Parts: sequence; C-alpha cells; structure tokens
Amino acid sequence: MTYALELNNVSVALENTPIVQHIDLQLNEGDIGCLLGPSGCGKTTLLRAIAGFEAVTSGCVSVAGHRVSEPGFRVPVEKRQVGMVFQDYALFPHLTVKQNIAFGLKHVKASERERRINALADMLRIGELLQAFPHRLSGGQQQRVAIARAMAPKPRILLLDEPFASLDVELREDIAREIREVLKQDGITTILVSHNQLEAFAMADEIGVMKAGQLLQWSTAFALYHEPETAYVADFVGEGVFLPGTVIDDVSVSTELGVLHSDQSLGHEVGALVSVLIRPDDVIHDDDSQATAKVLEKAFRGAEFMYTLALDSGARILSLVPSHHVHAKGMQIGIRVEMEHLVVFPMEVETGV
Ligand SMILES: Nc1ncnc2c1ncn2[C@@H]1O[C@H](COP(=O)(O)OP(=O)(O)OP(=O)(O)O)[C@@H](O)[C@H]1O
Repeated sequence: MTYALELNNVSVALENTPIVQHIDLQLNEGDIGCLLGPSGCGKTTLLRAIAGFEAVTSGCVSVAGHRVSEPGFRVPVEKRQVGMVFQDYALFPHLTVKQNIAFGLKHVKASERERRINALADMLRIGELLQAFPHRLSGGQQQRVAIARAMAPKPRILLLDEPFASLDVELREDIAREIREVLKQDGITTILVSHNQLEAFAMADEIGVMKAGQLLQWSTAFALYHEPETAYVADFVGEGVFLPGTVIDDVSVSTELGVLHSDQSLGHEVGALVSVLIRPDDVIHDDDSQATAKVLEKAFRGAEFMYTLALDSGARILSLVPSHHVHAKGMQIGIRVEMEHLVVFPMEVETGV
C-alpha cells in the first residue's frame, strides 16, 4: 500500500534539542489530516519537516512512496510539490493579490490560470481584492490570499498552519467547508494544524493529538472521541469526566452510576480500580429513572443545555439535556447512562479524578 504521505519514526531536533519524536502517520491521496495539541507541542516543526525546511534526525518522510527526508538526506523544498501556508502568511509585498495567487501558475495556460485564480478568489471571498497589494489587507484577508496561493498549483501535499486563525467564526465555518470540497475535488492530500477541535472534526479525515513532541493517537474523529487510547486524549478531545470504578468481570465495571458494560474485553484484572470516561452524551435525563443527580450548573447551548450534575458522593458529571427540559439549579433530576463505548483507564494514570 503506497500512501500519499507517510511518516515513519520521524524525529526532529532544533539546535540539538529534540522537538518531535518517533512520529508515525499516514494519509491516503486526497485525505485531510489535522494536528491538534497545545501550544509548543511541535505541530509547526512537524509541518516544516514534511515541507523539507527542517531535517529529520531519525526515520523517514515519504511522498507517494518516495523517500524525501531521512537522516543525512533531504529533497529540497521546491522539488517536493508541497504547498504551505505559514502562520505569518509570507505574501510577496511587491506583488498584487492576483500576482501572489498566480505565483505558482507560471507553467499553466493563461485561460486556465485565470479560471483557477477567479475560482479560488471567489471561494475565499477575496475577488474584490485582486488588484490590491498585501499591506492594504487585513490579517484575515492576507491569510486567505496565502491559502489561495498555496492551493493554486494543486500541490501534491498541502500544509496549513492554523489556516483560519484570523477569520471570524462565521466566515471560518463557510470557508473551511468550501476549502474541504475543493481539496477533495482536486485530490490534494492535506495536513492542517488547528487549535479548534470542532474545526478539526469538520475538516479532517484523520486527526492526530500531539503532546510534548509525541503523537499520542492518529485516527478518525470518531475513534478519538469514542475510543481514545490514553487518558490524555480522552480528556483533550471533547468533554467528559472520569468516574472511579471497580472491574467486576472482563467486560463490566461497577460505578456510582451502576454497572456499565463493554462489548469487548476491557483488559483489566477483576477487582482493579479504574477511571471510567463519562461523556455528556452518555448521561440521559430521564424523569422515570431511580438514579438522580443534583443540578449544579447549566449552560445554554441552543438546542441543548449542558448540565453539570453532582452525584450523591459529590462526584461531578456532565449531561446534555434538550433545552425544552427546564430544571433549576439545586433540583434533583433523574438520570440514566446509555453508553455505546465503555472507555476505561487504570486508576493510577493521572486523569483528574
Ligand atoms: N530554533 C529553535 N531552537 C530550539 N527550540 C525551538 C526552536 N524553534 C522552536 N523551538 C521550540 O520547539 C517547540 C515546538 O515549537 P512549534 O512551533 O513546533 O510548536 P507548535 O505546536 O506549532 O506551537 P503553536 O501552537 O504555539 O504554534 C517549542 O517549545 C519551541 O520553543
């Protein structure tokens, strides 16, 4: 199987300091990947290594089955057919918006060049700005020009570092959706860096969670949310809390919310103390339920409220409740747990319980 982009055991050091270590990831042609992680965890460094700006100290980067980076060997950036949008946009100040976008299209027929520039400018809402120079543009406009310039030559691999950071929420969602469509149409394999999980969920086929230079998990949004492999990923992605539990057999855990069952072996010894991940959508409000919890807080989210509830022990859980159910703070409300994926970690792991 040849991937459009493959990293095997990639490590990168800057000024002799290891920054990212032992990274494995793969993307099929036309797939979109997203790196999520706190500031300073090495996302930009990893993008720069894929683009060829940084050398690797171990492992290899392959594009369409060809090795482009390994220790002591690096295909130059301009030979990789990689497009990259940096956080500082790096537009050419002496060129107009149109000339910036056209920069990588010198070998394309004039009519096709015009068509592509206009299509990208329309999509990115910068059609009115084609004759302007970059210094006249707002940060968000410059960012969109940089995206158009990187997408224009249909690179083999597109790398986007926080591509929507300067856009307001509404524009961001529309543009992200349209960019995804064009990337899919053109079959451009993409990795983007984002701080925004919802954006990652909406844009990406595969998502990687990074922490301190390590890639903890590389999988679909669904798997990250429902089948996190570490307590860190469980905590970082989505909302939820950990409740203490005791393993009672290979597939069941006893908790304050009752006995919860898994459809597969939990891999923990009977009697082991564990932390059980409880997502807000696992906790259903049900007036007929015997089990109750006290409403501590509620936050309006449009169609739903996010309730923070206290169990008898004082442990807190979250529950998403349709907003036509109105319960005041301090009330006891009926709850039941409906869980499709039971996620359990050993208790000694730092989970914030
Ligand atoms: N030239 C350098 N020499 C040594 N360390 C560096 C150098 N450049 C960056 N670093 C360090 O490498 C680490 C990773 O930086 P990087 O920019 O890749 O993180 P990031 O995850 O992209 O962060 P952000 O989300 O804030 O952009 C940081 O701790 C940073 O201080």
